[in-house]
Amino acid sequence: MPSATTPDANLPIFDFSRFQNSDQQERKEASKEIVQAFKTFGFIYIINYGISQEKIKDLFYWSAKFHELPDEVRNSPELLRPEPVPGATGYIARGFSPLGREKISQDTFDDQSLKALRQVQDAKEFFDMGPEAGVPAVREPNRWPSEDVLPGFKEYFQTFYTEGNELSLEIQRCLALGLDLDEEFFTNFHQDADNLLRLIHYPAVERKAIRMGEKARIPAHTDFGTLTMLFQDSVGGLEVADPKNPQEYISATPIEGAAIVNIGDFLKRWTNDILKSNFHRVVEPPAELELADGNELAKERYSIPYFVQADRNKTIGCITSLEKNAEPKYPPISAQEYLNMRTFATYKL
Ligand SMILES: O=C(O)CCC(=O)C(=O)O
Ligand SMILES: [Fe+2]
Repeated sequence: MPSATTPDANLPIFDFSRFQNSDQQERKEASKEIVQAFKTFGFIYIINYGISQEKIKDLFYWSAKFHELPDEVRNSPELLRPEPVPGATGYIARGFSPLGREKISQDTFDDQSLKALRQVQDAKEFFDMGPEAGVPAVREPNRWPSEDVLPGFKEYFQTFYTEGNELSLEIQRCLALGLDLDEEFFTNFHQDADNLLRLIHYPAVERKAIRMGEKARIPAHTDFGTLTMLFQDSVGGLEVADPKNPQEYISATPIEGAAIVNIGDFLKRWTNDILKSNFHRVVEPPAELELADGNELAKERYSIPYFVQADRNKTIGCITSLEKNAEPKYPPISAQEYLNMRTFATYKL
């Protein structure tokens, strides 16, 4: 499969097996093309990325199973995500966040502006999980549903979490090769697998409420980690800012067998703004799929982002070797400091 923008997709699609299963020259070429697409769009689709479509189907099966649990179970103290503790220096997401709990914000950190943003609820609910073991300082226990409630859920996600992490390391190797860095350059900063796997459910919602700006699925934002791998169902609604005209958005249509990969702000900063973290949002699904039967409710939607994050205790400085005579655009920062700054703005009440 050639790496190119195809007529049915507005973003480039790459066959990732060209990087994973080829000789060195093909690997290098694929990585260069992928890096070029990330410089332009910040978003790509990948196919043949080494996780079977069966497993991806199971991913959505388990997410639906979780969100079909009665509210009193999802909101029980064992599953509900704890509130941020005032004055805490770190906050790690685990467990269930009901509708309206998170408000995506962009470059807004003061209390008053954050309060104003919160007038429009993000109509999504989600379940977060992270690694099971590792550096104690940055670990929060996962808040698994018990085996009585959802037998097999925990086991499935423990396995998927690891497979997702392995894929993320491969993507990091691809990026490093494409940028002419040592292949393990980025993976050396991602040894703790301190990622976040999120099962998002957007319940059916009145189309009018979204269109009138009374509710949002997810307003325009950039992701803030290293990179995100995103799996979505077939409903649609995800849009990415058009690099040629950033006020306009292009549809990141669901494509069978493809996952989306996008660059986060942390990696943008790290690469001295060479790799792009692009704005994206989730709007109502395309009308032609829905209004035919007079449906005024936007269909429910499931998506599963896997947010990849660097080891909290490691500090990154801008890589200036990617451009001739470049000066660092930002001072060095630790992953912990950076992620705290961003998560606190997102969850402030
Ligand atoms: O639901 C989606 O397709 C995108 C979700 C997203 O952008 C996010 O959670 O950061
Ligand atoms: Fe996002």
